[in-house]
Amino acid sequence: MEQIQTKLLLATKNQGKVKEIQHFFAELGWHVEAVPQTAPDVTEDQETFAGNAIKKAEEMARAFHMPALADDSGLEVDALQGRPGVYSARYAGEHASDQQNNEKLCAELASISDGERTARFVSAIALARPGQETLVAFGTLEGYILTEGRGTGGFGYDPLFLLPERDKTLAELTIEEKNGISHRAKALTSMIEMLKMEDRQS
Ligand SMILES: O=P(O)(O)OP(=O)(O)OP(=O)(O)OC[C@H]1O[C@@H](n2cnc3c(O)ncnc32)[C@H](O)[C@@H]1O
Ligand SMILES: [Mg+2]
Repeated sequence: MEQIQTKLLLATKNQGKVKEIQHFFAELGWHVEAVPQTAPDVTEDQETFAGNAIKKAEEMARAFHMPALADDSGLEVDALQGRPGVYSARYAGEHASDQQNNEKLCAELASISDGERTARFVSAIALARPGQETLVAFGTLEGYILTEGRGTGGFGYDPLFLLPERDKTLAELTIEEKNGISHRAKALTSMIEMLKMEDRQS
């Protein structure tokens, strides 16, 4: 764990993820730098979140010669048979903005009734370390898709994602509150558990 803690790269250019993951590690006393925006782009051509997370983490670990942690995540909407899923970032097109993706989601769900708007966020976190086997961990968060966005926090589909038990969207939570329940924080917690287990075995 200590070896990783001193040198770990966040293999993501998504500033929303960077904030959440840095906040998560800050609570453990770790400072984690993200790859520069000029780092090479990784082609996300795998069929699963895990496949893409492993690819992003391993390519960056190789490029920077240090341990790298990547997140591949997305939204699975039941009424859309799990779409946009691994295509969540490019749902409305190759370089679609969050707003364009949210508009497309609203349009596609326009005729879907309240009771059928269930969805979940999924996160796969991969940790690649030079010369060691890559670790993968998962987290999910269940919710509902609203017909209109609410809130200004978070990123991506957060304004449309309602937590029914709180009557709040993810965009209406503070970063502490989101990290207390999110798919990404669950996957990161599970990754830390895997590292602790490795430590105990060595
Ligand atoms: O690949 P990197 O560089 O990490 O950044 P990205 O934005 O392309 O990230 P993904 O390929 O994993 O695509 C995930 C998309 O799913 C959405 N998403 C993932 N986690 C989310 C969250 O916590 N809240 C809202 N939307 C989220 C968001 O729109 C992302 O663009
Ligand atoms: Mg991506």
